[in-house]
Amino acid sequence: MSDKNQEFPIDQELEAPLKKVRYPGFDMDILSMQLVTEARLLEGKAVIQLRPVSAPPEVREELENQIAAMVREATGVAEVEVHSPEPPQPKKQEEKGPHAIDGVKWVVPVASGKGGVGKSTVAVNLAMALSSQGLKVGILDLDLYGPSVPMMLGVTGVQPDAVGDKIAPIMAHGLKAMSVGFLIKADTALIWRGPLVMKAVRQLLHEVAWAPLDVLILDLPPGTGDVQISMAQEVPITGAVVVTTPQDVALTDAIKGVDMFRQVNAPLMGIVENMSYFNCPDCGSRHEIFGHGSVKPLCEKLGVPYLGEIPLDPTLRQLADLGQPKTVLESPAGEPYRELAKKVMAQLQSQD
Ligand SMILES: Nc1ncnc2c1ncn2[C@@H]1O[C@H](COP(=O)(O)OP(=O)(O)OP(=O)(O)O)[C@@H](O)[C@H]1O
Repeated sequence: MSDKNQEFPIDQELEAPLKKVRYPGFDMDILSMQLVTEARLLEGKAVIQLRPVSAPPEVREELENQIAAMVREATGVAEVEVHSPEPPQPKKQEEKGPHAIDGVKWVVPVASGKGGVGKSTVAVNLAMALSSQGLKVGILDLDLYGPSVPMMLGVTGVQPDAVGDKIAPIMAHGLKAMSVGFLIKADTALIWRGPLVMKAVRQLLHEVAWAPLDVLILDLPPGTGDVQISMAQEVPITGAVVVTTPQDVALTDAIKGVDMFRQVNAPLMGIVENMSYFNCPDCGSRHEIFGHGSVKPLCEKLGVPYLGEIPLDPTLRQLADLGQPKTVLESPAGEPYRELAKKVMAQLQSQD
């Protein structure tokens, strides 16, 4: 048995083939995702146990087939048993598997296939706009690798207190906020290994005193990786918002993002086109820098709601850097976010 996997017993001969298997729709292999909880070779038979993950039956089957094929090819064993259990029903408060966060009604992740497309900006301004409509809103920065929510909310250098056995979120502009950025020193580069990612995601979701909240917005890291799968394992998702720019390359990544949510059975609220166009304040003309308007047809093709467009607006960047989301919301630059919030709110309320 490998020393590296003391938490999850995995026979050494099975490590290499399991490392080759990627979860459908994700960039990572199932070992790095900590999806395999046990893998044994016993008397000519391989038995692989997976963690419960919410997934459509066809994805579960595809994963089981991939694992069996890789293990057979690498070890020559004829019999491979793969156990991939269904997660428990979300309403039951279980220790493992997705379960609702105490006192939180809706969970809305904001995701992007690619970095730098404005996902955190959308997450923060959407949270502000929903809060201005009277909802109790929280924002959780799950971008463990580059937390930017503290800066965007203008609350860097603060440290959360404890309340009972939970961490108290930081109050900022009427939002309850939590970020790894509050828990580690600025400029500390953290290297997140698989098990730590899962633990951090679980703690940030379930061990923060969020209640009572109508909606918790999650700012995810870009791409499809371990934070995303950990989130899907820990909490039932109400509906995800995918942010993209209209460029071809960003669109390809957005499709991957949409696919990822489908693979973990998470509903999608739709796609937002960010940095859609630029209204030049000097010449008054409109510039479509990244080729405006390609997201709407993409949504139609994918059968996903189109959530609107947000122009490239330099005041947005300046105010985000200064941590002044309230000023954004109350200015003309806040209009697209107010519109987005209306669409998101309509979808949330339709779930009641
Ligand atoms: N519509 C916009 N107009 C002008 N600037 C914008 C707009 N949206 C985002 N920005 C700016 O673009 C930069 C990247 O935005 P943001 O950090 O939100 O992206 P991201 O997708 O979360 O990036 P990453 O996840 O890679 O950190 C920031 O400086 C932000 O202020």
